[in-house]
Amino acid sequence: MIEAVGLTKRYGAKTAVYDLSFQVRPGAVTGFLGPNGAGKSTTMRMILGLDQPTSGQVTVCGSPYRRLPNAPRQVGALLDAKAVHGGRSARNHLLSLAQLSGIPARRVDEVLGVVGLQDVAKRRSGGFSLGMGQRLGIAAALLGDPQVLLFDEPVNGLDPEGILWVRNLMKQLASEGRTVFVSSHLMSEMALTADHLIVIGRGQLMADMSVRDFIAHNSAGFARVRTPQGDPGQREKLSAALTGAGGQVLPEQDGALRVTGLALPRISDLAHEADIRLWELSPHQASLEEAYMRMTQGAVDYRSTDDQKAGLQPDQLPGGPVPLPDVPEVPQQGWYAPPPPAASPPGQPVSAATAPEAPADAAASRPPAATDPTQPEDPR
Ligand SMILES: Nc1ncnc2c1ncn2[C@@H]1O[C@H](COP(=O)(O)OP(=O)(O)OP(=O)(O)O)[C@@H](O)[C@H]1O
Repeated sequence: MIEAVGLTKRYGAKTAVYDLSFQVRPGAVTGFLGPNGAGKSTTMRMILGLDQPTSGQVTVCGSPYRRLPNAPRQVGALLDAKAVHGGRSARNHLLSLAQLSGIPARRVDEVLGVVGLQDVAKRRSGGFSLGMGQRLGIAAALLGDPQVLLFDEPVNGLDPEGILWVRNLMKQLASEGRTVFVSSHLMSEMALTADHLIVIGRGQLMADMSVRDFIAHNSAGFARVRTPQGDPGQREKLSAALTGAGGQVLPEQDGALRVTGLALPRISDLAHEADIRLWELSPHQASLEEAYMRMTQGAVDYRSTDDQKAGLQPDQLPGGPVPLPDVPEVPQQGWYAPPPPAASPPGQPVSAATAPEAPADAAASRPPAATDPTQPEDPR
């Protein structure tokens, strides 16, 4: 069990972690999520006694890490896979760690086998790929057969087979009754791996709940509805009818509307009553990734801006604009298959009266609409 109470860390004027309280329980994989700079690594370093809290405290198995008797046998961690003496072989690196903690040498060969590095055990770790380095870091974490394990971005650099292996390893460790605390940016991976989530933003707790509850609390189901492509008037008319009936309507990047607050049959009836043809009406549930993005969008420190390519656009270069090739119209073939919800984040409201508020900076981070090969018509 890991327990943080009022954990706060300041670096000069920067508050990296503020008043964080949570428990990480044994027998489950707990995912630790947050945007870049949210304070995940700082929190993990404080759990491991590598950083002193400015105030508050964090304990592992009831004691601060530094007061744990033979801590490496109780807690294993992968924080920075690159923090290895590159001139040493993988086996010698693990042997030196084992000797420091009174762990028998045969355990080194066991963990090398567990992480699949037995064939390269004698190679200098400085020549390892990112994925091999991650495996070596995981081997070091497993060395003392600890009850509590912390992994900071363990799948970073791993190939699909490696990601699957880490997923199964985390689950197995938890099923053995261990406490497994793992940070990741890969929401889809966390949805498959974690039982419980702790989400932080700008150093503060945003959610502490099961994955299932997280999705249910943060992502209402919604409908996607699409009117004929070449007739924006129909779309506006439908939007007004749905809003008038109490629905919330947001336009999506591909021209469809995202509707919440109305059941699908009601949307269909309203469209029929307004004499509007529909090309799509489909139910959706937001993914963990979308629920997470929705929750943390106000706590993101680093946002990209559109690349203006100043001075590089064809009409800014000598010779003038390059004409676009003609694209023939493609008639609709059967039923339109929508992209998954994650591919189409909510956009700006149709009008101020029809949609909930969007953060002022949301538009700045939105990429320009991509060409959708599934579009039935091309407006060009
Ligand atoms: N030693 C330090 N000195 C000053 N500021 C620091 C220090 N360590 C972290 N910070 C700042 O504290 C904040 C939290 O950083 P931290 O590395 O914990 O975030 P993170 O959630 O792990 O980010 P990422 O997902 O990018 O790894 C950041 O603004 C970071 O710049």
